[in-house]
Amino acid sequence: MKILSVENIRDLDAYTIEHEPISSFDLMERASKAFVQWFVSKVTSDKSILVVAGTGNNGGDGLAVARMLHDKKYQVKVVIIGNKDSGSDDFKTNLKRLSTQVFEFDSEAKLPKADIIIDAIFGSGLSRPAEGKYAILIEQINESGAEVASIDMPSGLFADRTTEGKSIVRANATVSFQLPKLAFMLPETYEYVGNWHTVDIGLSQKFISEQETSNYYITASFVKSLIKQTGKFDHKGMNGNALIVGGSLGKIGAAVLAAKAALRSGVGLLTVQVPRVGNSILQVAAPEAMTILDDQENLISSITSDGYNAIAIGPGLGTDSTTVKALGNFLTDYQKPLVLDADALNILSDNRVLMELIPENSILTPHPKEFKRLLGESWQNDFERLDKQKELSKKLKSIIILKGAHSSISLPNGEVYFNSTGNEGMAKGGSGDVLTGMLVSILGQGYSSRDAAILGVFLHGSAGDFAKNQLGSIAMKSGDLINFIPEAYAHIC
Ligand SMILES: NC(=O)C1=CN([C@@H]2O[C@H](COP(=O)(O)OP(=O)(O)OC[C@H]3O[C@@H](n4cnc5c(N)ncnc54)[C@H](OP(=O)(O)O)[C@@H]3O)[C@@H](O)[C@H]2O)[C@@H](O)CC1
Ligand SMILES: Nc1ncnc2c1ncn2[C@@H]1O[C@H](COP(=O)(O)OP(=O)(O)O)[C@@H](O)[C@H]1O
Ligand SMILES: [K+]
Repeated sequence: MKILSVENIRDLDAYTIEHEPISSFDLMERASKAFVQWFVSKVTSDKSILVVAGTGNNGGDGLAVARMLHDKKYQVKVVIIGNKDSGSDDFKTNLKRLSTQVFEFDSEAKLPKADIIIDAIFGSGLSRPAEGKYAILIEQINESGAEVASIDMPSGLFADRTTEGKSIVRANATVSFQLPKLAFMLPETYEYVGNWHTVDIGLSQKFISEQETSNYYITASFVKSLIKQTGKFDHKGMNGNALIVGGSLGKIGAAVLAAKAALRSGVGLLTVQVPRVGNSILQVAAPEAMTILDDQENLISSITSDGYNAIAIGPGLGTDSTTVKALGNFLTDYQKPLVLDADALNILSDNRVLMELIPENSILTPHPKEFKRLLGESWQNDFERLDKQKELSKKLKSIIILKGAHSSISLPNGEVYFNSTGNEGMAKGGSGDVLTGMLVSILGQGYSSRDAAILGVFLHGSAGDFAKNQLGSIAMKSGDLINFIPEAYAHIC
């Protein structure tokens, strides 16, 4: 699913009106109806509702929503901010059609009390940070104690660039029209956007397909289209031969988690290279995997490279100087795409000359702290972080998976894919090791690095969602993700 800029969204709106064709008023009706359909599925009609509307088209949506909820017997009050006479045409038409009580915002008075506030002050037309009476109103909404549902955008938040200042509605939920906005993908906006949803309002698919963008939101149907079909006469040689290099004294578990996840993700043969101390642990925990033992008892001192379709290095690896040397020697000779995670990334950050040896099309999987180390600098805000991620991907000619909620997958060509699966129950030690195992397994099966990254990240999050469903986000642990990989595959296939 494409993530479009505000400018593109405006053009999409205009194109749909001209080519469907549909009047702008009827399109607003359709959008408002879609919001109301979502709203009534969440909120019962005994709740009191306050719609807070600006005078642009977002406000117009708010007024139409107020009318529709009133017709459905909800108790609705409306507060308007701004000059009604200079409102948009569709705002004015909707105001005429409204039969509920309408108040004008008075910054000296308190907002009428309500269980739920519907925020329709600004949407994608926000042109500058909210100030003055708008800031006062937004503060009153945030301090009202009511639950807040925003139409299209939390008012005061820019959709596709960073918002200076803090006069932004803090919504519990945001219902966005047709496509998600870039701001929804970034952690610093979560406190404003809350849980977001998109509703289909029939905007032109033709226009959307013709728009250029570098940002995408991963959908299940897209992931499904990437999955290769399996065949009756497949043999294990066709499903790849992968190697995981990792583990050190006290961190063999990381290699075990990666190995088990790899085995559940379809690879034909799996070998794990561990220090000697890890041998029995691995052979017992994952008997389907073969082990190669390092000369050293407690750490990795050399990395083998012969005959594998895909190699992952990092889980539990440690950063001992002997291991640093081993990684350096390995990278000097090896040229196929790698999966690099955890301590492999930390070693690269501390020994920056090695970064030039990363093979093209490798997949690097930093969490935000590892990413900061890898980058060697910080960022002012999440939009800048995203730009820096894109730049680093281009520079390294590799894929970077910046992990978190909506993990972002940046490609060397500048495209970024944001993940749509996963949940806070995955924020536990070892979840990243599971992802690394899945990635090397998928890469080993002959998928391109791009497809392996998208498939792996999506299925990993999906396994997390099944785990949360069954176990709850508190009790689930990273090892549980592995048990739900089959459900993640079954769901998509
Ligand atoms: N996209 C679609 O397909 C569809 C879109 N629809 C809806 O339209 C919404 C976009 O509507 P919109 O373009 O009228 O802009 P909106 O967000 O109402 O605000 C603009 C007004 O606010 C003003 N203003 C801005 N910043 C300000 C500030 N800081 N402080 C004070 N004023 C400020 C600005 O004034 P100006 O910048 O001109 O000075 C202007 O008057 C969209 O989010 C969705 O809800 C659906 O109905 C149908 C399908
Ligand atoms: N709040 C969240 N929502 C969705 N996914 C999450 C969330 N928190 C963590 N994850 C996922 O869990 C994994 C954590 O990886 P990482 O931090 O490397 O863990 P570890 O190093 O302990 O293995 C990542 O894939 C990340 O995307
Ligand atoms: K809004």
